[in-house]
Amino acid sequence: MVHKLVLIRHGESTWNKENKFTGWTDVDLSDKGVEEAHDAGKKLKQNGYTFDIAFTSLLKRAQRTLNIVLEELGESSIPVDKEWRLNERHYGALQGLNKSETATKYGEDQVKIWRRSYSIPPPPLEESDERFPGNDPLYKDLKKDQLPKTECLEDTVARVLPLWESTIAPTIKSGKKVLIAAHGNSIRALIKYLDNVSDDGIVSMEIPTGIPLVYELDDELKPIKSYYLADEALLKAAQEAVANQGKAK
Ligand SMILES: O=C(O)[C@@H](CO)OP(=O)(O)O
Repeated sequence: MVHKLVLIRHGESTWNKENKFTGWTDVDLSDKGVEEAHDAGKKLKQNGYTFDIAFTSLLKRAQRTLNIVLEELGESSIPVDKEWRLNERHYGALQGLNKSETATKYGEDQVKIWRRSYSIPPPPLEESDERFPGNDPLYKDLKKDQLPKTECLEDTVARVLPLWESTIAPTIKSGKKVLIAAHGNSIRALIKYLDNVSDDGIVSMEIPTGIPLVYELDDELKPIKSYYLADEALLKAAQEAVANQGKAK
């Protein structure tokens, strides 16, 4: 049996629009992001996709994207599992800073390392910082060692995978059709695992906002193929735009 899994990064957020490092900051979608989510839902519907269950993060930009997509599909009542493990990668002390200004100050190479290297994290937060998730009641059930002060992609992989293994993979194997609405770097973490991408290879992988990514998986959940539901030129432009956010002006 071929299982179809769909991953979608949230539509453009207000901080994507302002080009700020976001991470666990709980910002909403921009008007364009809302539109992208409607378009994604319509695209999935036109292509005959239906879902039995959805997974998303604890952040409203992903939840809102998911709600809009499900609304377009007429599937607003399917179960939705909200999991902190699907949150965006925590951006540490960079959260709230403008990416381009940060590149002017520290250099584009340094910003590329902070954004895309597999194992070098951005500078960490102090526990007293209001941006530290330990100070947010939303994360009160997390254990102390689960509360990030910063994360590199390797850390994100380490917290996404237990959810994949314990819950998402068994759900797919049981024959359910799964939709995951998440974030650029939590999706990169899943792709790295699914496609067995090398630590160097993942550096150049960019995830566009609001474009469904379909994985066809075999019985062991090994990818047979994967593709975005978008025209190639549009996809390339959207991926380049994400890469360019780290350029100095
Ligand atoms: O700021 C962020 O949290 C992420 C996603 O928007 O950005 P980047 O693409 O720089 O990892």
